[in-house]
Amino acid sequence: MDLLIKQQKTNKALETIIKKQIYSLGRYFGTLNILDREGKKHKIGYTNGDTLYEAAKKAGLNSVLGICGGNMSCARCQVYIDEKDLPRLPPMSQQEQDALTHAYKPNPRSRLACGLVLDTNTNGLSIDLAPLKPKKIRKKIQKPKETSITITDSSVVSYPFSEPFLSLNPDSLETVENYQTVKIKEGIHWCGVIDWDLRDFHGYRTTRGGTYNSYFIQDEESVLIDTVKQPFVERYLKKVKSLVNGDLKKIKYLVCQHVEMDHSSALPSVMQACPHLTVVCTELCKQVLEKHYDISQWKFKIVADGETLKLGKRSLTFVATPLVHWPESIVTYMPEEKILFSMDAFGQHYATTKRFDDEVDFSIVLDEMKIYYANILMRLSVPIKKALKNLGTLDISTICPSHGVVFRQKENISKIIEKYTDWANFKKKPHVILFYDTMYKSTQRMINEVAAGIKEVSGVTFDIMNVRTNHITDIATGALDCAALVVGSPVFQEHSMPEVICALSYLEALRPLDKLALIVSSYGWSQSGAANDISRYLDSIKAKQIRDPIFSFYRPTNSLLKECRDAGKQLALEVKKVCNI
Ligand SMILES: Cc1cc2nc3c(=O)[nH]c(=O)nc-3n(C[C@H](O)[C@H](O)[C@H](O)COP(=O)(O)O)c2cc1C
Repeated sequence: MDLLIKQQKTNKALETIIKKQIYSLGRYFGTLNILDREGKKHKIGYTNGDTLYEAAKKAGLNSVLGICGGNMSCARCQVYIDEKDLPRLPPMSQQEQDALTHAYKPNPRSRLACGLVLDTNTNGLSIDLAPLKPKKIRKKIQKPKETSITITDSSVVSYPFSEPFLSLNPDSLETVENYQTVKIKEGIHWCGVIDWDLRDFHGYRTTRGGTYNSYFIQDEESVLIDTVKQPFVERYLKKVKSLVNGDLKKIKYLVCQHVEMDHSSALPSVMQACPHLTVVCTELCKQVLEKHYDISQWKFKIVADGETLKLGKRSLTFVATPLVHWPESIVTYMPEEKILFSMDAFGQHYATTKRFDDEVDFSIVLDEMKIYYANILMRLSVPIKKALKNLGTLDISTICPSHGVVFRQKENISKIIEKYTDWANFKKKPHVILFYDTMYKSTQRMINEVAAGIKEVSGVTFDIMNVRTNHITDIATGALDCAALVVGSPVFQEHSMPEVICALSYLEALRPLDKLALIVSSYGWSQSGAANDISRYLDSIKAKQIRDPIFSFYRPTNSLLKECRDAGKQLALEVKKVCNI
């Protein structure tokens, strides 16, 4: 025991000497004094430009880290800065301010570790980790009685669902697609499923259906990458079996890149059919899996960011891409074949019997990829930029996403990376999206006149969308890369029409940032009722209104319509300026 204590003291002394040497060599820019949630004090070093989050991660102070991977989203890395140190902090970005609004017990001394960039002024800061919200103790819920159904050659898979759900199982209908797998390269197959009926994906419209892609890699140690949505599990297992001559034991690993249920909900049934499988995932992914399924009987191999798994002739390297699309998301790279299994990145909801980019009309793929990006990933531009930077170092000849077609054409791969880069940077087109609601067409007439004004300026285009006949999916997709938004609503019970608010609330969540904007509104007796509502949302996405809202007292007069037309022209000219044309 004495020896152990002596050893620990020696280690401590050594650590102090090394740290002193590092500081003296100028490796660190400054130090910080951190008080953790257990009341323990830590002194850590940092380099210029690190965020507090990055500095804490490098110092192994994991209690600072949240669950979103340092992407200003979960607000669990909230810290309180000593009052006297507040004046020397760099200002908060809009994203940090937004994220702090859902932190636990924020106060005027609050910052997010992932938002606070350290520099000369921050040397010697005193920082306390903010408390985390206490966990609620949940009552144990009685599990539903399991129902078993038979799949092929008497393998039994249990579903924790009731009969009515099973009757909707698409696998009750045998189709030729049930067995179809597609060779990507020698020993690498697509074994996903096509969901022809998919028309709604958590609220956004998927008019072309979708696919849930899973991939099989045959090697000395064979692997499945991800699974599919639960109702398709029977079809999926048939496909997988067809790739291993019916012997599922030939597969050793199942890589789980992302827990969202469209990729993982078949996992419990797959693990029941193949209990020998080892699930390969990150520690965070395992924690998220545990929140969804009973994983107590599953075998795991936990991998870290950058770790490589040897399969035999080939290998897989895992790259963490937090918040593209969930905190635990990773992508997987196979250097020997230059394949990137890109998870949700570059995904498109597009049901087709074709599996490759060169077999379909590529403009449809780009359209669907834009819809997917706008409605799922637009808000996540910061982590997407980080991921693109990391992936930029890889030599890629094939991209296998988790939805839609596989990319194997060099020019298409360059194109989709270029598109993602433009979208993540909010590159703007000289295009205007006008959306509105109307009861008796006064607001509609105002919108049409604004559009007529835009039309007078060459090089600027527009789309007009009545919120009753156009889905929020299309408004968000248009908002992704347009330069300006025009919003119209009559005053209705002293407010904006609810469908307009619905579209604005969707945009507020997705955050198409820094647009030019114009509001038009017809009213009867409370002029600014609708415009005040609309302005609040536009301010929240940092839209810049080019002039005061245009109000029409009931039906618009000719002179008011002219004002609308002039405003449309003014807007189009400003659009040209921001687009540098
Ligand atoms: C159900 C209903 C509620 C209304 N509520 C208000 C109101 O609270 N304040 C107001 O200024 N005008 C109100 N109005 C009047 C309208 O805003 C006005 O008629 C306007 O011109 C309608 O524009 P639209 O033709 O684009 O629908 C209301 C009208 C209706 C039919």
